[in-house]
Amino acid sequence: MRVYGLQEENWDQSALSIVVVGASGDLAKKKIFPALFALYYEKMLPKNFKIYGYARSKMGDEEFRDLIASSLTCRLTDASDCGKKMDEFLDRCFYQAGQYASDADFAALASRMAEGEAPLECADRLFYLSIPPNIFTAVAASASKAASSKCGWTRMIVEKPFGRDSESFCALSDELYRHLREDQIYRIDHYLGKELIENLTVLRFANLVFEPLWSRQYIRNVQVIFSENFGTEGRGGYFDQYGIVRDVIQNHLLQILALFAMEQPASLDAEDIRNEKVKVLKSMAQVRLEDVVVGQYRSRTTRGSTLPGYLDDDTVPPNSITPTFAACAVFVNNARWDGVPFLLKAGKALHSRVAEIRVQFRHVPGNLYRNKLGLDLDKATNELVIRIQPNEGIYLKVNNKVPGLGLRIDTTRLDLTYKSKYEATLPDAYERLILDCINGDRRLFIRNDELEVAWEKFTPVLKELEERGVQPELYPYGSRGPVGAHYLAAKHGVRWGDLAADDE
Ligand SMILES: NC(=O)C1=CN([C@@H]2O[C@H](COP(=O)(O)OP(=O)(O)OC[C@H]3O[C@@H](n4cnc5c(N)ncnc54)[C@H](OP(=O)(O)O)[C@@H]3O)[C@@H](O)[C@H]2O)C=CC1
Ligand SMILES: O=C1O[C@H](COP(=O)(O)O)[C@@H](O)[C@H](O)[C@H]1O
Repeated sequence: MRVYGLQEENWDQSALSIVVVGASGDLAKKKIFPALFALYYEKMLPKNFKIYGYARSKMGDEEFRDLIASSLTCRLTDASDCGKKMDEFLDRCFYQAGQYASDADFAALASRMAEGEAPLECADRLFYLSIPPNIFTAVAASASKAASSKCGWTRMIVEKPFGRDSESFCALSDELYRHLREDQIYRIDHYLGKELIENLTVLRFANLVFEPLWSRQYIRNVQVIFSENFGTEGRGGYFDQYGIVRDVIQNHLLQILALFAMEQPASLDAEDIRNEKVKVLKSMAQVRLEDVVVGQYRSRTTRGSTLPGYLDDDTVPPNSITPTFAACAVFVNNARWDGVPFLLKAGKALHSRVAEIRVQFRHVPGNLYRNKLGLDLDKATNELVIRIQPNEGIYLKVNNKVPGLGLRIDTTRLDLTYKSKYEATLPDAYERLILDCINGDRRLFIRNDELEVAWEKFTPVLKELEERGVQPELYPYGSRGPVGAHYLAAKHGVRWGDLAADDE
């Protein structure tokens, strides 16, 4: 495995062509090109790299460069040479218009790539499929047939959604396997590229203090929470076909759960880690309808301005009952986690933008300080919070004597806030994942069988929600979500940690 950026002596030996398919789209502009530029800036790309945008829209190289340039930023504040670096980067970007299902158009792209790769004959080729899912397989077919590398590797990063249920997932997967081998497919879940998620296994397995507590014996419940303070603005057409369970819970939050709950892998090898994730997902019970609450945001007028409801989005069908909020309780039926509720919650147009894991520990048995801790012991139990974003950090709520002559106890935090501890700017998830793909490191990409199990757990309840036409509970834009989520938590003896008065 070559490691670009880290072993500079390898830089001259091969060319790398990166093709962004769907280059005219939102994700490419917002995330992929900025990530590629950041990698270039940080000298993580090989010397002989070129980038090719591919989509149906007609434009020339210069127009394409202008399009990309508007979204490139200099992450580093002391980046005085950033403008120069941007120009150098843009000089390596080219655009090829073509149809997605056309072998001839991909062959034309391949000729262009060969020119860019010359005089080196051997080039690696990475295709990033940043396109709607209905054209994934057409692109995989044509690109692999007409534009694969002849003597280097060819890899494809495939974006979610990977189907919308078990059936469509299997069809997509079979179709991809007709054109690509598993080792060529990099299924991306960008949450796995986030700093705090990569740190989750370090926290668990490189510290003695956490792992012994990591089980039903000490943990009362685990909460994985995702909230956004904006609606589907601009993505309503896509979103309405999927809804929040498929968009966020079945993939991002379930992946976090798997990393959180898995057993220690035999090594840091990608297959060992993914084997453990699959095992824990297999131990999970199917999600039950009675353990799910769904909601949809409605408009809200505040201080004279109106925030639009989900149904006000022109791209959303009138009367849609697609959930923009969902909470569910899931259970991992193995020796470590038997009976511990894992609560997953995700919503759009809520009061804040946060993603975090909350681990609520059990009460201290026979607590000597019980009468000093107030009537509500739940509030005084230890809670470990892994804040994925924003303001990344880890903190542990502990009970502590308030300094002074009396004996007063309060709950305070052992706090590792990244921005106070580390100077470095955190890399964007897409930077890490694209670099890993170039390096052939598959640890943070999802294996086919992980998805197969993930869909098995969610497909029946998704079907039930749809077949019964379950009406989502309406919640106002910018609120804390439907009340039903509190009832669901209470049913499992849980209180949402993010909604506690002392935990803004
Ligand atoms: N945007 C985001 O924040 C996120 C997106 N994703 C996933 O990434 C992928 C790309 O997302 P995004 O950039 O938002 O998608 P877009 O809708 O912007 O589509 C990307 C490009 O694909 C082409 N395209 C769009 N619709 C069709 C169609 N029906 N048939 C053929 N071509 C079409 C267009 O290019 P042209 O017309 O020039 O060919 C478009 O510029 C999707 O799979 C999405 O689910 C995942 C996470 C977040
Ligand atoms: O995959 C998706 O993620 C984004 C949220 O990503 P983040 O990195 O900004 O937290 C979400 O808005 C989108 O609906 C979903 O498709």
